[in-house]
Order: sequence, then C-alpha cells, then structure tokens
Amino acid sequence: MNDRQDDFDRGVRNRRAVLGDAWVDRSLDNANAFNADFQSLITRYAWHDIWGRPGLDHRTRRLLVLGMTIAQGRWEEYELHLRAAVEGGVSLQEIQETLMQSAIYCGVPAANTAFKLAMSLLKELGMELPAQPLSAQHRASSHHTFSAPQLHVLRQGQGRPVVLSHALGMDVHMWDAVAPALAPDCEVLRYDHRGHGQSAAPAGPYSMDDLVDDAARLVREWGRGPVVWVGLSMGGMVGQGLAARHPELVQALVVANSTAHYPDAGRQMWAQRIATVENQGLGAIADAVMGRYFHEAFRAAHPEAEAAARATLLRTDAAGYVACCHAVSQVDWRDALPRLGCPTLVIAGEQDQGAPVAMSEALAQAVPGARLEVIAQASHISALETPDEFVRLLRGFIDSL
Ligand SMILES: O=C(O)CC1=CCC(=O)O1
Repeated sequence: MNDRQDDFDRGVRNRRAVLGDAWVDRSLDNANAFNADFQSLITRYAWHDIWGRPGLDHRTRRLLVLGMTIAQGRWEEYELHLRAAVEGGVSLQEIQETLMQSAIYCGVPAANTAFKLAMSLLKELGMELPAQPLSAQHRASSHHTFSAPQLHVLRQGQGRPVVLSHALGMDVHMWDAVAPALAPDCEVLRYDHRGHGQSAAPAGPYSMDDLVDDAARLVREWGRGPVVWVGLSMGGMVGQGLAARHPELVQALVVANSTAHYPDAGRQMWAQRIATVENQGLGAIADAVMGRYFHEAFRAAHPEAEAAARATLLRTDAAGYVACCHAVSQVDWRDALPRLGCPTLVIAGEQDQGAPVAMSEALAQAVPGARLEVIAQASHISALETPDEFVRLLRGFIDSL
C-alpha cells in the first residue's frame, strides 16, 4: 500500500466521522469512471490532509466550513455540513453564533438564507425551538451597567419600574415566564448578580452589603426608581437590604422563597457547600441543588426545565458562586426588618427545603404590614415551578399599590 492509499483510508475515516457512514458509503459506492479520481482527491486532500490536521478539532472545523460555505453561497455544501454538524452534536447555540457572525462578514442576505435553511432542517429533524416572540411585550434589550463591577441587564416592557433579582446559581432567565407577563404595563429590569451569568465576577468573598450596593447602583443608573423589587431567595435577601439601607429606591418589596438569616446549623451547611465547590467544582453539588430547587413531581413533568436550570448552574463561575455563598451564609437583616416602611409581600413555597415556610413566616411577621402567601405546589424556585400562581400574586400586589 503506498502512502497515498494510506492517506485515502485515513481520509475516509475522518469523512465518516464528520459526515456519517450513509453519506460516505453513497459517495464511494456511486463513484464512476468519470468522478472516481475526484472522489479520491477530496478524500485524500480534504479529509486527510486538512480535516486530519491536529491543530483544530473537528467541531471548530465544522463551524469554519459553515461560515465559508455561507460566504460563497455554496448552499448544497452548507446544507450537507449543517446536517452533519447538528447530527454530530454541535450545539445549536454554536451554530446560531456562526450564522449571526456570518450576517456581518458575509452579509445579511447570505445569513438570511443560512437561517432559513437551518430552520427547515431543524424542523425536518423534529427539533423543537422554544418560542421567543419579538412583540413589544417580549422584546428584551440587553446591556451592561456603566459602573463596575459591570452587571448584565435585560430590560423589557413599559410602565411601572420593576426589578427582578434571581436566586443563587441562576441568571436572568430564571424570570423568563414572569417578565413577559408583567411587561404589558411594567418596565421590567432583570440582572445577573455579580459572579453570575454575564455579569462580572470580581474576586470574592462577597458580603451581602456588596450585593446590596450593586442593587443600589443598578437602580440609580437606571434612573427609574423607586422600584418594585422582586427578589427570590438570594434576590430576596438583596431586596431586604436595599429596602433597609436605601428606602428611597424601593417603592414596594416582594421577597420570595427567602430568609432574613440562617441559624448556626444552616451556616455550617453553607461552610460545607463552599468547601465542596472549592475542592470539586459546581458539578459536585448540582444534584443536591436541583433536588432543593424543584420538587420531584415538577422534575418528572418538566425535565427540560430542570436541565436548563442545571446547565445555568454549571455555567456559573465557581469562584463567583462561592463568593456569593459567603454573602448568603452571613445574611442577617433581622434588626432591620421592623424599620421597613414599604408595602411588602412575602411568598413561600409549601415544599421549599431551601427556605422553609417558617423562615417566610418569621420574615412576614417582622416587617410591619407585610402579607404572606404560600404556594402549595412550589418548592424553592417558585417562579419557575408555578409561574402562573407567582405572576397572579405579583399582579395582585402591584395593582394594589
Ligand atoms: O441553594 C440553596 O439551597 C438555597 C438558596 C439560598 C440562597 C439562594 O438563592 O438559594
């Protein structure tokens, strides 16, 4: 066997790995006296000499080929490689980003065709794409604060200013069901806490006051305060601190699935969690966190929601997560609560193990005039488990202001 025959065999292996056996069998079996040399040439030169080079992995080369075929308008080749990329496990997000970039470097008409062909392929493959309408109520603009540490912000809707502040290990998308429901008559601003999502992750540990300072500059930069602050778990802790330290910025407060402080046993649990993440990363706590965030029946009925929340947790910067755990573990607003002067709604989940109902009861009793609502079907992330009930309570509260 000569060198080039060897290269041919290696090329066939690469070609099979990228395009799949069915396609390669068809091309090789259908070769004839007219195109056999050409098939041999591309197998050796493209599939061995280029795809076989160690400097770039196949995923990167696949994305490059998509970009290049879009640039040249070689739609047959684009469709072939697109199908192979999707079936070969390249993420839709990476493909979407490649197509987005092509809009700039190849031009909008080319990207238009690329998206159209991609959509029809995904449909053919039975891949469901979650709706993300662009009507005024759903359209969200994304930006970062001017001041540092920079916080990632999503804003949508028009009307009364409402801020949504997420739980530990989540991000702005924890509110995907709630924000559009408020947007018809509220201007809704959600943000990623420092150390989370697309916000900056300065070196920790953070204190709860750091997170409250972030909240205060966020509202001041926005210029729409005083706001209705809606915080869940860690977001609710920040809300309590904001209302206590900056009452001029908070018109009304919603504290969901949260607490004003942890007893000693709770603080020890936080110390253990910090050590586990520092030593083994977020993967080591992901099952336990999901078990606390969502009850079993919800996880069985909505595996995709749990998978998305797990992916968000695992994407979170581990050092940022730990830095926030320090803030959460030390939270103590008990002395401040009796001085809060704004209308306050406390929401609890009957099945919440992260912040049991008793914590919300204590909180609601300490804040003058606060109302407590308990959602029977919810555990910790009630805004995701029972969005309709969560929105109904929010709406009722906001409309009463
Ligand atoms: O992570 C948990 O168990 C519960 C929690 C505390 C603060 C937060 O946002 O979630």
